[in-house]
Amino acid sequence: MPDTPFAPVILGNEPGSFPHSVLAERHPAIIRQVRDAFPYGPGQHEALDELLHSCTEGTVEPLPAGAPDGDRWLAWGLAGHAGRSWYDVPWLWSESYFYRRLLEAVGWFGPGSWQGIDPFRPFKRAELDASETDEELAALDALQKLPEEERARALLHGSLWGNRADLGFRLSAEGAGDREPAPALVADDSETLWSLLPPAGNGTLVLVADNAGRELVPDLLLIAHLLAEGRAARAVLHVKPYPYYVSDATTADVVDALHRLRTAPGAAGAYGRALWAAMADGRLTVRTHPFWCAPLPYSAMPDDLRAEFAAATLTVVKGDLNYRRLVGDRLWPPTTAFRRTTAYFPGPVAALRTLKSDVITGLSAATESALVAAEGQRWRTGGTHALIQVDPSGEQQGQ
Ligand SMILES: O=P(O)(O)OC[C@@]1(O)O[C@H](CO)[C@@H](O)[C@@H]1O
Repeated sequence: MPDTPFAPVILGNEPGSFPHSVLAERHPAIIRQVRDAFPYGPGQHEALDELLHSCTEGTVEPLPAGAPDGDRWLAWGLAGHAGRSWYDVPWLWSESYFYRRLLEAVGWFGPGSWQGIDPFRPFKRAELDASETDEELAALDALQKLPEEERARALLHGSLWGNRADLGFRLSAEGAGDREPAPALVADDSETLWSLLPPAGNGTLVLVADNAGRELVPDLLLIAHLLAEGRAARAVLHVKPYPYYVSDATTADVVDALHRLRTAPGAAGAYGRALWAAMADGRLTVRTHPFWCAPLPYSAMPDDLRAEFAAATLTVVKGDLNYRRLVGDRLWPPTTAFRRTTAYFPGPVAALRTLKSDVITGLSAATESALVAAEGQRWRTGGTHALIQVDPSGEQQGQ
């Protein structure tokens, strides 16, 4: 990520900034929570102590010799960052590497009996099993009486605001889950989004998921609706290859969410059964890719993903981190055109995101001034505002 004077890459080295607080406070809190949630042995405790020291006071260290993804991390910039403070390398890079090292500390990569044990699973499960999830699912019954367009809109907004369900965010934003969201979107290209997914279309929707539980459930409901109404003939759901940013969805989380839906009463159960059938006949596919946990912007995506997005009717990327990677993790002037930052993307792309970090593009000058007048800069990170932005054009000539 080379720096440009126009939009500097975000680092975590400015005390008082949001990125700094994530490195200095959120990461240690995550280590504490994971440590408390499992009966780990002395080797894991020692590795967690070492990680805590390294990420707060030490430097980025290389991966152990023989790490299965060692070459991949070298290609992703590890050699250039090793030996430097975690605060002085791009923030996106530090965060991704933190989750990679945390999984290693608890034995996720094996070999051994802790291989594949998700350290965030208790938190994700608790959310999926919460009574709030029952209430959200019960609300689907009333939706069935509405005309299709209204149902589609409600489910799109359910998926969008589901992005507030981010467990990592709640760790460092006290009371964030209870704060009322601001209803008006700071940018709303939903008409363009619907024009790309007309009823009786024959397209492929790709949805790049973000969080499990109370975000993934409404994502799945949206997919179920689009398939049932013929707005998409096929859907591909991309999830993370390993646990990441606390609540990011993996295939195991998709299975949990589908079980939860299928066994729910009323309309939710019907959606669940329809999704189950769509998995069986191939209209809904779950995929993953190592690049989803890469510390890089999407402009650096590999050719196989590029080809998949080029062939899709629409790719929807969910959440704050995906937004940062889509537009580049930079301090853009907020009125920078969204399409300017996504011109490299190989097909039509939409971002559904609640605002939980400093990165923002595509605001009108009037919207930016109104937000600043009301909240200073808090609107960028508070998780109470949301946007739907669409670039329908696909890769532009000369990019
Ligand atoms: O991608 P999500 O789940 O919407 O949000 C991820 C997040 O909580 O984590 C990052 C900071 O650690 C920020 O991008 C954001 O605050």
